[in-house]
Amino acid sequence: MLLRQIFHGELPQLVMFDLDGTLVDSVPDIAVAVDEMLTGLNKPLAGVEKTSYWIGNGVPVLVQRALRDASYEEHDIDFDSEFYRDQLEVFSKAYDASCGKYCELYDGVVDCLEGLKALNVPLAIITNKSERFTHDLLQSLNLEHYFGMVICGDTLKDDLGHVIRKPDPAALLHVVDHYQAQPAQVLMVGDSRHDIHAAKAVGILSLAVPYGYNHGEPIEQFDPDYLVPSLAELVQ
Ligand SMILES: O=C(O)COP(=O)(O)O
Ligand SMILES: [Mg+2]
Repeated sequence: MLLRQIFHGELPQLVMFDLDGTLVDSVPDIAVAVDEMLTGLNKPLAGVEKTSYWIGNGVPVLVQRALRDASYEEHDIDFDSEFYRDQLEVFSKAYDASCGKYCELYDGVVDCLEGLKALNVPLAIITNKSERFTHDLLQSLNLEHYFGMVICGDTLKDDLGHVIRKPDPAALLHVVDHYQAQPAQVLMVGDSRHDIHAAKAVGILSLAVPYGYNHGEPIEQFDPDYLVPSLAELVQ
């Protein structure tokens, strides 16, 4: 079993998963909401492919990227501008409606989670997705019960009140501390450079999947410790 090979015959103390692009092919739901926002602005639709390049840094940045692509000026899409905030809400309402509708779990995900559950390995999610959407998505896919902890892109804040998102490793450390695990005995599973960078920053082994969203670039370039075509391989 790959999981035991990684930890020299032992089981890890904790496995942390990214969500979008790792467990769930969520871009169809997100693209519908992006396109609804763009339609309201009389701009061309972005579609699934473009939207998939913009995913990875959370909804606020995704909306900013979509508006920038639609040729809006930087000052219009500043996080504090009224126009940007209005469009963020337009997107969010559209995504409230589409979230969980068209997305699918990737092959091997349920086998992997069931296998890890049978081994009693504690599992957590660390996603840059906002809380507003994450819990609905996990419930609609019947995934929530696998995870002891779910940290979203707006769950934690730093001392200055700024939200903590990957590649900042603080969310990973928060979960590791909660489980009183040793970083060297923990695995981070993800699809993007942000997952790999966050894990590497704190000495956590990383396992990547090649099928998700990494801003259109192959994840191999970011040097994950392991790469598997399907998560089922972890527990087979
Ligand atoms: O919402 C995003 O942009 C990315 O979410 P993820 O961290 O689960 O991949
Ligand atoms: Mg991801």
